[in-house]
Amino acid sequence: MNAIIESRDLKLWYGDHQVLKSITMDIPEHEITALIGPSGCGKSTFLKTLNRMNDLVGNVRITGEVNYNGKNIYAPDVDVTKLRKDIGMVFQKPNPFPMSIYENVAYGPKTHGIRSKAKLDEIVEESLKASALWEEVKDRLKTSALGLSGGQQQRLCIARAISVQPSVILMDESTASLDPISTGKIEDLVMELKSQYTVIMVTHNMQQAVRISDYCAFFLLGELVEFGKTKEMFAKPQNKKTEEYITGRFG
Ligand SMILES: Nc1ncnc2c1ncn2[C@@H]1O[C@H](COP(=O)(O)OP(=O)(O)OP(=O)(O)O)[C@@H](O)[C@H]1O
Repeated sequence: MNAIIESRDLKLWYGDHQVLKSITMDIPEHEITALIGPSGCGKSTFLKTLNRMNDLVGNVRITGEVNYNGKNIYAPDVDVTKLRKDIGMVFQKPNPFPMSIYENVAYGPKTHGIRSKAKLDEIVEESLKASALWEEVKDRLKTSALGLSGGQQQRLCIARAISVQPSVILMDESTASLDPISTGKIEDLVMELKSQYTVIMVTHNMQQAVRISDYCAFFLLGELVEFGKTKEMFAKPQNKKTEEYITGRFG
């Protein structure tokens, strides 16, 4: 296993409240890693530490390291804009910008300096194809993204993440607000994406974790209780608490 991200003794406090307790974990490259655990155990917080989204929250203290391609992302010289380009994020609720479908996807590349119309057209088409949305929207690229269905909007948000050529995509319960058909489409899409990207996803849905993840991390009260291959963890959990959680006995 080649680790693209390594967290080392990572601890995080919101004020006096310690939410992550010494998380040490290697995230394998080109695999799907699911973060599971009961509500409030720190999954989203951990996910956000991986591209420094917690910098945007006041009153946060972080110790330890998160190494991305071998370099600590919390080092003082890190360019956070570049980091968030490399490690993109898709949120729980689809959050397209109130602009056209085309502009939603072109926005990131433009921000990173691409001006050529032909190049932008190409990126928009490729990103929408990669997010399995192109066929549905190719004739209405100039219409508002807000006119798309929730599932389409979420695939647009994935296209937006892909448009800046990240290496890692963080997904925070990105199918939680979708119907089963849209959820299935996103799951298929995520499985296709892993040939090119590393995906780390928070999910409350155990079936989803089993269906699509290669590795699984079980969090409880801010601790990483168990981490391993999903098939092995679900077939033979090493920890009693993991077993209780995945068999639905708590959480
Ligand atoms: N911005 C914040 N300020 C203060 N406390 C926060 C903040 N964000 C999260 N917390 C607290 O940190 C703890 C962990 O929250 P987090 O959202 O990481 O958990 P989670 O496992 O992702 O939960 P869920 O599955 O419900 O989304 C909770 O007690 C939460 O109240």
